[in-house]
Amino acid sequence: MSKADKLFVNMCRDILHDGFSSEGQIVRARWEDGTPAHTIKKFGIVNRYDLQEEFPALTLRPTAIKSAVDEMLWIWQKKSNNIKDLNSHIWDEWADEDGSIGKAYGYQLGVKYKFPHGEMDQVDNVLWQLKNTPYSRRIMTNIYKFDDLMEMGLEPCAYSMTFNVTGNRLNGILNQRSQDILAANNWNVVQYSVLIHMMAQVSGLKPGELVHVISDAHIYDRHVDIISEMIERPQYPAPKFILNPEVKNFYDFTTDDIRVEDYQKNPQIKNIPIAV
Ligand SMILES: Nc1nc(=O)c2c([nH]1)NC[C@@H]1CN(c3ccc(C(=O)N[C@@H](CCC(=O)O)C(=O)O)cc3)CN21
Ligand SMILES: O=c1ccn([C@H]2C[C@H](O)[C@@H](COP(=O)(O)O)O2)c(=O)[nH]1
Repeated sequence: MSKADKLFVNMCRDILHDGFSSEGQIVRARWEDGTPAHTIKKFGIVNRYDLQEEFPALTLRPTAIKSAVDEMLWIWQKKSNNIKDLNSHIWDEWADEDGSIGKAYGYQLGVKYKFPHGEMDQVDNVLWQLKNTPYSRRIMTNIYKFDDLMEMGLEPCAYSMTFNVTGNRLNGILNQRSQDILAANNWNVVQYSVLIHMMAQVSGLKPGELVHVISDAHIYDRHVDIISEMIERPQYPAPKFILNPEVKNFYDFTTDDIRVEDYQKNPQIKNIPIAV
């Protein structure tokens, strides 16, 4: 059975039974009809996924793996902040009339900085270090740029990756300040698992562990019944994940280079409301 499912179920039970409700507090997020989007939350959840053991896609409901990877590549490879470069519509509500989400995500990863080994952006710095100084303890990215927060459509939620090589394994810690458990938990886990697979492959390493550190892990009020039903569903073994072994340059990967086989899963839950 998928370990990712077990982890998800335990995390949701913990939030639902032992979490803190925001009812009575003033909250920022709203439902489409203007109602405040309240949550039940737990602070400081840490989930570990061993990518050698399985590909951590949920089987409780299908994760749109290709769409998730498309968004990850939009940020990490295209370094774009414009929804015109994205194949899904998940960011539409946060974009301006030109399609821009402001100085967030991909924009920040494209900003160049001076390093001892030259002037380059944060992604190229990670790639350079994984090739040249793989055992460095300084291989990280951070897009929570205070100078630019005022010009972002939404402040970055998944804001920092720390890469660390142990033996020939590439591990990563994803730091996330805020997580919508139903809409995006497995979405983000799958994205950063694939990122580790890709970074490892182009650096001559094997994928190791993804450690997901979530500060505010919340279930929105309109998601409680959906989650309660979802966590009682049957669980299946995790699917197989295959990355095209021919690709040796991170910038050459496309969503066609990923293949997911034997993805046994429960039916999709349609029209999940998203708090804006
Ligand atoms: N409240 C909230 N939750 C989020 O997860 C979220 C935001 N806001 N704001 C910005 C981005 C947009 N994200 C989103 C938005 C929608 C889906 C969504 O509708 N997912 C569908 C599948 C979409 C597809 O197939 O392309 C799902 O069933 O999970 C996922 C992530 C993640 N982020
Ligand atoms: O990759 C993402 C992007 C966004 N989210 C969620 C987390 C929150 O529910 C909202 C953002 O609202 P804030 O008030 O700015 O925290 O979006 C996510 O889970 N994953």
